[in-house]
Amino acid sequence: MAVKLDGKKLSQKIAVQLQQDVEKLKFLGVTPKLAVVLVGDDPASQVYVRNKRRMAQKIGIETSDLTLPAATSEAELLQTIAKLNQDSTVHGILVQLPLPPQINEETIIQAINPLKDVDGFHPYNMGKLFMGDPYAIPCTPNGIMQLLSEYRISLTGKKVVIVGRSKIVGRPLAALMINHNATVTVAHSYTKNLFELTRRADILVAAVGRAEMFTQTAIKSGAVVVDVGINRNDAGKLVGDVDQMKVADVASYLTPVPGGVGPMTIAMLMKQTVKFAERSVKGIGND
Ligand SMILES: NC(=O)C1=CN([C@@H]2O[C@H](COP(=O)(O)OP(=O)(O)OC[C@H]3O[C@@H](n4cnc5c(N)ncnc54)[C@H](OP(=O)(O)O)[C@@H]3O)[C@@H](O)[C@H]2O)C=CC1
Ligand SMILES: Nc1nc(=O)c2c([nH]1)NC[C@@H]1CN(c3ccc(C(=O)N[C@@H](CCC(=O)O)C(=O)O)cc3)C=[N+]21
Repeated sequence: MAVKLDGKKLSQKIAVQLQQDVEKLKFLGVTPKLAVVLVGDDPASQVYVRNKRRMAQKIGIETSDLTLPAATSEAELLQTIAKLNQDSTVHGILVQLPLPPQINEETIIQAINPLKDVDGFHPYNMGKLFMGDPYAIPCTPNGIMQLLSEYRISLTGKKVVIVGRSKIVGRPLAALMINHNATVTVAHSYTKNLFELTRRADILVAAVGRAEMFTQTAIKSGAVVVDVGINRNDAGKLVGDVDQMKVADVASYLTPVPGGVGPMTIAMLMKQTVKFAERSVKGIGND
């Protein structure tokens, strides 16, 4: 039976540490502030926004949630971002993805001041990450790394297979894992004989967005399995990309859904915001 990689528990531990860091900052007269921009009403994004708000409140981070209508133009969104870039009380800016089709994602990401880019998606930050010298690390990949480290799972020399090549998960995670001496293969929808590949992985990361597509036949006995997927199954229940019941019998470690990668993503977002606020105090970050 696989050991559960408990992201909920670790995220709560991180929240306690962050509470103390925020108290120190407040003593110095700075309250970390995160601005979240949501365009439209993507249901997954709404869940994320709600959970973020809750954890920020607990830690003492100020949040400002800007919800814009689905018909917002690219120019209007650019104006909103320009204001947040200029606002010296705002330390972190996050624009929720996906954006509606009339808005070009790359244009928006590039408009965010890289020093306030809590997601780490700006080309400057992605470039730094791929060069092995990150400034801001994307939250979901960072959360996965912290979770593996908490359970003393080393990456050095391991064969890792990441399924999914998105900018939120697959690509930045590949960079981080390379930086930590893993041998990384990134699979996607054009990959041939996918399960033959995944069966060779010491560590498998499933980040596809297809309910329970990985069963025990896709996994090597004793592998570490990280389930990033957040999907609703036919019964409306929240499930991952991994068939948890079946895979728990063959894996050595497994992240649950919910309670695995999701809470870690939020914890890393909070951590990044606090870090940016600290950098602004030291004068090397924002202003
Ligand atoms: N827990 C958390 O904190 C987070 C969870 N998520 C969840 O993770 C999942 C993935 O998210 P995201 O990365 O944004 O998704 P995207 O839709 O951006 O990317 C999905 C990736 O999976 C690949 N893919 C699709 N179908 C297959 C297939 N049959 N075989 C192999 N590869 C396939 C796609 O390939 P191609 O590139 O060729 O199209 C693509 O690279 C979603 O369920 C999302 O909700 C996302 C972010 C954070
Ligand atoms: N710019 C941007 N950055 C992102 O990081 C980003 C994004 N856009 N768009 C949407 C995806 C999705 N995502 C999630 C984060 C946390 C949970 C989460 O909190 N999950 C919990 C709770 C689920 C629940 O409440 O039922 C869990 O898995 O336990 C889910 C999904 C971040 N994303």
